[in-house]
Amino acid sequence: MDSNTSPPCPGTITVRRNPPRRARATPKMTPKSFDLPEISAFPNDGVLPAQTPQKPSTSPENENLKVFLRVRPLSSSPIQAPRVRGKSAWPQNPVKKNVPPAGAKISKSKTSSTCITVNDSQSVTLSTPVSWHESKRIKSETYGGFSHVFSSDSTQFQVYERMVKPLVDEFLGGKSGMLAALGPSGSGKTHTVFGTPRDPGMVPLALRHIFEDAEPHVKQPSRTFYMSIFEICSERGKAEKLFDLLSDGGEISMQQSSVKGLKEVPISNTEQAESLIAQATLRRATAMTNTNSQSSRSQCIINICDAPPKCKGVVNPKSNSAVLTIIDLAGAEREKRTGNQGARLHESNFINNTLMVFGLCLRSLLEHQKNRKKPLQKHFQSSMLTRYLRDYLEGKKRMSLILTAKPGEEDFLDTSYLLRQASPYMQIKYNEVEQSNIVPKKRHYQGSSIMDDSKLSPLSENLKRMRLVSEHTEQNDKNIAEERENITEDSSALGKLDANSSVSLKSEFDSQVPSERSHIIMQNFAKVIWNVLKQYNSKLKVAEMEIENLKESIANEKTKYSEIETQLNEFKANCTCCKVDNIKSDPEDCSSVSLVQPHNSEQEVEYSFPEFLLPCMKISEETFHAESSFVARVDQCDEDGLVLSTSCTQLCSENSDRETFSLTKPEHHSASEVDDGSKILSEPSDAQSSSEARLDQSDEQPTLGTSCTQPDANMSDRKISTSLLKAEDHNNALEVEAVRKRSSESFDSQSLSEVRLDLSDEELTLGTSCRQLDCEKSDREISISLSKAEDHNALEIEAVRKIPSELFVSSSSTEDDKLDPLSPKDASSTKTDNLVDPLGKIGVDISRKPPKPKRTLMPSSSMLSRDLSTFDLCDESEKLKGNRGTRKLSAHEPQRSNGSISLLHLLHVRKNNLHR
Ligand SMILES: Nc1ncnc2c1ncn2[C@@H]1O[C@H](COP(=O)(O)OP(=O)(O)OP(=O)(O)O)[C@@H](O)[C@H]1O
Repeated sequence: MDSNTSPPCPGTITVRRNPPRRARATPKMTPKSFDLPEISAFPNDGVLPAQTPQKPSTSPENENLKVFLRVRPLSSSPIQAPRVRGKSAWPQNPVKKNVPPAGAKISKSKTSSTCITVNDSQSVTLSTPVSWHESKRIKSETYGGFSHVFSSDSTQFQVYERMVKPLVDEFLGGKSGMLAALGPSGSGKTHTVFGTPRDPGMVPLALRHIFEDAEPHVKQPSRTFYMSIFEICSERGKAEKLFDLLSDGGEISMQQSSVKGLKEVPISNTEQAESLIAQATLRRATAMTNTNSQSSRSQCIINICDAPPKCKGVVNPKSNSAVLTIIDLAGAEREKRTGNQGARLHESNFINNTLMVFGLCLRSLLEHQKNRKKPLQKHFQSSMLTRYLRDYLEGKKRMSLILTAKPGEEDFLDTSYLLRQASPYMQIKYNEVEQSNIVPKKRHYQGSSIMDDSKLSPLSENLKRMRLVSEHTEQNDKNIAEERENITEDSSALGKLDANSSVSLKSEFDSQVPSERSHIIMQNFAKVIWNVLKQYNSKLKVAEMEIENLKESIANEKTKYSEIETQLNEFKANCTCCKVDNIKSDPEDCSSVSLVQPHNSEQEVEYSFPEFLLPCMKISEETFHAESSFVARVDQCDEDGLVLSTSCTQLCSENSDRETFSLTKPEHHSASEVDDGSKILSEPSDAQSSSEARLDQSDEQPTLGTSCTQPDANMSDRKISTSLLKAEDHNNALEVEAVRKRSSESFDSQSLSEVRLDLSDEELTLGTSCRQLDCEKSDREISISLSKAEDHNALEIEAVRKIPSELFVSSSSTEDDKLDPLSPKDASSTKTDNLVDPLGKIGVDISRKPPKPKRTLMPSSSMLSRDLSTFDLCDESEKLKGNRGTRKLSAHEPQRSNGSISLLHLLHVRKNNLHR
C-alpha cells in the first residue's frame, strides 16, 4: 500500500469534504444529562404573598392540645361513702374527710382486677370486666396519643415535672397557660391538683417552682405574684354562684368573662402561698358521696398572676398579664353509682351539665378546626365556667388537660366514658393561639408586626396595583399607612417576644394573608365593575337624550316639510308667471284644449293650461296615494254652438302630465277632436290611468263619438272617450266627457275629475268638475258654474276636486265661502260685473239665476279659475268688447263662438270676484 501510493506533496493539503461520521453514542439517560439550568420559579413573592411553609406538627407553635392521663392507684380499702348524705355540702370537719360518719355502712369493693393497662407512655388499654365477658362485650379498648400517661405508681413530682413544669416555665416567660383536671368522681383530681401536705399537688409544686426558680435569678427582693382562688357551684341545684375562697366576703359576680369582686392575694413566698391554698381547700364545697368520701361539689379555679390586675378586684383572663390557671373540676357522677338524691342530685346534675358544656365547647372547637365551614358554636355561654374559660375553649390560649381515671373494674364505664369523650381533644390544634396576653389592637394584622419592610412591600405594592383600577386609591393608601403605623406600634410592643413566638406569629400571618388578599381582590373587582356599570348607565342616559332630540328634530323637520310643501303648492297655485304665449310656444309643456268652430269661420279657441296648473292638481305620489279620474264633458246646444268644457287633472304622476283636448266642430257637423297629448305615468310607477273624454252634441246630425282608450296594463291605462252630438243649429249639444282613471298599485286613493260642459242654443252651460275621490288625507272640492240666460246659453263649469288637506292647509272654509260664487245667491251678484252682453245670443245671462250648483266651490277651484284668468282670456274678452256689435272678426283674428265668448266673460268675472 505504501509503495503504490504516491507520497504526499508537502505543498498540498488534502481536504476531506465529507468526513466520515461516527455514530454518536446513545446518551445515557442519566440525571446528569438533563442538568439544565434551573429555571427560577415564578416570582410569587413579587406577586403573591409568601406562602405558609408547611411545618412539622411537632413544632411547638403547631402543637395540639396536651392531654395527660393519670391512673390513680387501686385503693386497697376503698371505703366508699355510705348512702347517708350530709345536710350541708360544706365539709364539717376537713380533718375527718375520709372518716365515714358514725353508723355508716362500710362496704368493701372487689379490687382484685383492673380495667386499665398502661401500654406505654402514651396509650392505655381498657379492658372490660370479667363479669361482662359472658353477657356483654368482650372487646377491649385502646386509647393512644396522650401527651403522657401516668401510671398508678407515678408520683406527684413526676406528674408535675412532666406536665406542669412546662406551663410554669411559660408562665414565668410571660405566657399564660391553663391546666384542667377532668375525670369521674373519686378519680384523684383534687389529689392531683392540691394533694396533701405530705404529698403536695400541682399547685403547691408550681408555687414552689415559681418562687424557687425566681429567687436564684433575682437576688434582690423576691418577685411578687398574685393568687386568686374561687369556685363555681350551684346553690341547691339552681343558679350558679361564684365564691371567693380567699376572702370571707363570699359571693362574687361575673360579667361576661370577667369576675368582679375577686380578691387577688399577693404572694411572695411559698409558705404564704401554701397557707392560702389550705385556706381555700377548707372553704371549698365538698360532700360525701358513694364514690368519694369528700367529693368536690364545685369547680375550683386557681389563678396565679405575675402582675396585679389593672382594675382592683377584677380578674380578667384577657388581661395582658400572664396567668397560670389550674382548675379542679368536679367529677362526673352517675346516679346509679353515686346514688345521689336531693341536693346531691342537684349538685350532680349541675356538675354533669357543666362538664357537658365544657366538653361541647372543646368538641365544637375540634369540628371547627377540621372543617372551617362549620361555625364555632357558642356553647361557652351556657355556663360560668366555660364563659370564664372562653379564650381557652376557643383555642385562643393554650391549655392542657389531665385526665384522672380509676383503674377498678367497677369503674370501667366511668373510665371508658372519660376516654371516649376526652381522647379526641388531643386533635385540637393551637395554630391561631395567642402567644401572649399582650393582644395587639388589630388582630388581623398583628402577625405583620414581625414582617420587615422588605416583606411588606410586595404586598403593599400588590394592593396598590390592584387599587389603581378603583377610584379609591387614596383612601386605600391611607389605610395602608395606618396599617403600617399599627404594625410599628405592635412591633415595639412585642419587642420582648422570643424567637419562637415571632415565628408562630409569622406563620399565623401567612395563613391569613391569602384570604385577606382574595378579599381585597374581590372587593376591588366589585368596585371596578360598579364603576363600569355607572359609566354605561351614564352613556345610556346620554344616548336616550340624543334619541329624544333626534325625534324632536325629525318632528320639526316633518312640520317644516309640510309647511314648505304647502307653501310650494300655494306658490304653484298662485303662480301667474306663465303666459299663454309661452305656453303656445311650447305646446309640449302644457295642456291645451282647442276648440275649433268651423261654423264661425274656423274660429278656434285654444285653451292652454300652463304647466303650473297641472302640478296644482297634482298630488304628490309619495305623500298622497290617489287615483285620479278625469271626466270632461262638453254639451252644446246651440246653432253655432260649440262649447268647450274641459277639465284637466293631473294626479298622482311623478312626471308632468299634460293633456290637450282639441275639439272642432266643422259647420253644421259636429267634430270632435280629442288630442291627448299627455303622457301619464312613468315606467317606474305602477300606476294605471284612465282618461275618457266624451263629446255629445244633440243634433239632427248623427252623433259623432270618439273614444280613445289607451289601456296599459302594466304602465298606465288611459281612456279617452269623446262624443259630439249636434241637434241642428239650435240644439247642439256637445258633450265632452273625459274620464280619466288612473290607478296605481302603490296609491291608495282614487281621484275623479269631471268636467262637464253643457251647451244648448238658448242656454250655454259650461261645467267643469274636478273631483278627487277617496283621498285619505282631505277632500277639496272646486265647483264652477256659469250660466247665461239671455242667449239661452248656459255655461256651467263645475269642478270638483278633492285634494288632501295637508297640502292645502291654508284653504280655510272662509275662503270657501268666498269662493262659492256659483251658489244662487252669489250668482246674482255676478250680474253687474264685467260680463258683457254678447248682443243677443251669445253672452252670459247673468240675470238669470244659474242652476243650483251641484258642488261647492273650493279654494282650489278658485285658484284654478284665477289661473285661468291668466290665459290671456281677458284679451279675448276685451277684443270682444271692442268688437261689440260686430259678430265677425278680422280674418287674422281667431273667431270665437258665442259660447266661447260667454265662457271667457264668465271666467273674467270669476277672476275679478276672486281678486276682490
Ligand atoms: N394518685 C393517688 N395516690 C394516692 N391516693 C389517691 C390518688 N388519687 C386519688 N387518691 C385518693 O383518692 C381519693 C379520692 O380522690 P379525690 O378526692 O382527689 O377524687 P376527685 O377526683 O377529686 O373526686 P371528686 O371529683 O368527687 O372530688 C382521695 O382520698 C385521694 O387521697
